[in-house]
Amino acid sequence: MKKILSRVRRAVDDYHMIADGDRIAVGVSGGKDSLTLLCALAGLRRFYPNKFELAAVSLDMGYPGVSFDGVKQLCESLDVEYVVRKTDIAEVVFQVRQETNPCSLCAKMRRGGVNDLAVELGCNKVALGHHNEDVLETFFLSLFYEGRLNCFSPVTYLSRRDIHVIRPMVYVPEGEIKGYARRQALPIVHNPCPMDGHSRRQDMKEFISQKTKEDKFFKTKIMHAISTGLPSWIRENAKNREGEEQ
Ligand SMILES: Nc1ncnc2c1ncn2[C@@H]1O[C@H](COP(=O)(O)OP(=O)(O)OP(=O)(O)O)[C@@H](O)[C@H]1O
Repeated sequence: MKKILSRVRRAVDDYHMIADGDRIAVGVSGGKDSLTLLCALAGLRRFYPNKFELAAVSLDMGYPGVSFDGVKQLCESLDVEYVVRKTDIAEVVFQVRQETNPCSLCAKMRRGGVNDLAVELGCNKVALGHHNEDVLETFFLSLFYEGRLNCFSPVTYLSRRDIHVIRPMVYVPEGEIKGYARRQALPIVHNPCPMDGHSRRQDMKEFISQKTKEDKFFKTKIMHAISTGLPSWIRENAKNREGEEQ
């Protein structure tokens, strides 16, 4: 956790993610990324100069047989308030709307649900578990499929709900998260999503992995391009920037 924590702290500092008195809702899907984020922020809370509170929120997507009991126990051991909300997102996406691109609607509904829950719990920030490879994959998805230089930002202000979305793990490589989740035996919630592993994102994962085999500095170079080239990632600009997401 030391390595992950130091990368999280660097991102939090670089992008002024946490201010004194913040109350932060961590979006916990039950996957390795958001569980690791929860542990990292609970660790940071102990020594970070700006004092902040944490809550954890999970949206139950409505798949049968999914249990968040292990996450509940983890939250108790970390002394973090935890709320699970039942939703019918899976049914809406796959049965009612029969979406051809279900991932985009699903992500939109999840983001909206997590943000609403955060506001209900009196939080002024929402933390999401996007890691370094998520940044790169999203960048290439935009480039290859939309013809745009774009990626989510480390910090986004949602004016409609008056909350900030922060992504403290943007510097953390997925491999470190996998290792941590395995060593700590984090209570991973099985994701029964039928799209898992079949999305365009998976293609980008494979593309990046191939490029990294050819050039071990590939990811570093692309991260450099993102953090010095995309307006919302340039640190001086990022400080007080206002963005808009769903
Ligand atoms: N059902 C959910 N409830 C609460 N937060 C969620 C939920 N789904 C996603 N999130 C939040 O949004 C982030 C990005 O979602 P995404 O589906 O890309 O997750 P992921 O990359 O598979 O990460 P994880 O390993 O945490 O599932 C997650 O890391 C988490 O913080």
